[in-house]
Amino acid sequence: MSSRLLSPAEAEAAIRQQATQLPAVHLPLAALSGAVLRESITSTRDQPPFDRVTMDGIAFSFESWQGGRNSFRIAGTQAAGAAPLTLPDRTDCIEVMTGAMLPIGCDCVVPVENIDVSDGIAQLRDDAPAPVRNVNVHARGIDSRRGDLLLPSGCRLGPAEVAVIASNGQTHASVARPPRIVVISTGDELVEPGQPLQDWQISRSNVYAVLASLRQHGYSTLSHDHVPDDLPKLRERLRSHLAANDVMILSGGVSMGRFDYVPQVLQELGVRMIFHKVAQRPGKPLWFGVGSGGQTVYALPGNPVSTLVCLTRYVLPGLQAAQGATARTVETISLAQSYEVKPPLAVFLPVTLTQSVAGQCALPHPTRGSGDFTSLIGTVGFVELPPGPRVVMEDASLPLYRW
Ligand SMILES: Nc1nc2c(c(=O)[nH]1)N[C@H]1C(S)=C(S)[C@@H](COP(=O)(O)OP(=O)(O)OC[C@H]3O[C@@H](n4cnc5c(N)ncnc54)[C@H](O)[C@@H]3O)O[C@H]1N2
Ligand code: MOO
Ligand SMILES: [Mg+2]
Repeated sequence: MSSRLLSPAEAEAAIRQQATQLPAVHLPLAALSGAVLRESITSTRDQPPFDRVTMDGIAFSFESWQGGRNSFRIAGTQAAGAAPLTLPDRTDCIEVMTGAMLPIGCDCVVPVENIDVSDGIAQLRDDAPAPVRNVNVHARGIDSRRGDLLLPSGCRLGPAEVAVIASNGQTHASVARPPRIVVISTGDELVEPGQPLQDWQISRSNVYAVLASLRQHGYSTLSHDHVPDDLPKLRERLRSHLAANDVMILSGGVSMGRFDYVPQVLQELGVRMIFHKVAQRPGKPLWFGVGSGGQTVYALPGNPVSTLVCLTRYVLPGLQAAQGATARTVETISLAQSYEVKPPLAVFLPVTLTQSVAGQCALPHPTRGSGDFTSLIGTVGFVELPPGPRVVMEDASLPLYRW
């Protein structure tokens, strides 16, 4: 590898290319949220599958109303979930419920608020809007037709997509196996939150930030551990975590310190380094590799802002790639005020969102360095600024990465 550091785009491309594909599994509907589809879903029925009544009221023949009739004998009741009734006579109507099939012979539904009923006769109220043909009817097949492609392979399943699969009558779908992810903090200074702290110790916060992000993005097969800066312990614990997981996310121990053992241990354990260091701030010492069993290993710099930024910029897209997800277009935004980039590195600048005359834009919310994670509170994510020295003007369109 040349000595030139990769740019963030090059590092992301290397991760997408090298991230090992997870196998496909069949999961039940209730377990699909957040998974990536590995089959395409074709509609087995028209949607809606029948002319669906959309208001509780009465259904009748529009022509009959057009011919001057505004009161109808109620000939029956059409409930949701019942086979369709047939209008016996053009002078009749049928009481209908939302979700019912439109009775045969009817093409007009008037809501119950717009009628008066007495002695089994429904009278249209004078102050009600005039009926319209096919009004309050969700026509069969108008949303999609049988045989239509509803969801392509590679699509990420959120609530709407899961509803579409369920409404297609499927109990399961073929998706990428949810990755087993272990999150590991390293460092002798770290203490479990809630445990007594010496003045020189700090609470182990990165792991919980990483877990919160992963859960927010739909990952639930998660575990975590802490390993001190100790070579034999690192070897032993990382070996066992590699054997049990698809993805390993480490924080700390990847820079130039005497006790930054992580890259060395990973390579001893047969994890092939794809890159170490990216031309970015924060998070320059990011390390990425692939284990001999195909495990994807992200060793994130330990400073808390670096950990979260690298997780968002690289690990989340890498996890998506490993599941076979179609790459998303990155959201772009402009700045509320110009911003000076000093280092010859890409800069990840935390932002809040604000409204300007030109629309929504990003307000810089810089931290006091990559140890200052309290400054991230209230930010939506960060924008990526090109390497300096330069002034990035307000009108520049910048990629926005949300936490
Ligand atoms: N001589 C150099 N020193 C450093 C360089 C460099 O290029 N030359 N790079 C700096 C940069 S940039 C970063 S980022 C850090 C990366 O450090 P490590 O990945 O080796 O992480 P540690 O040394 O273990 O810790 C750094 C910092 O972060 C705190 N930390 C670590 N883990 C956690 C955690 N789970 N929760 C909360 N805080 C954590 C740790 O206490 C340290 O303060 O290296 C610079 N140095
Ligand atoms: O760039 Mo390092 O990520 O702390 O500042
Ligand atoms: Mg270090």
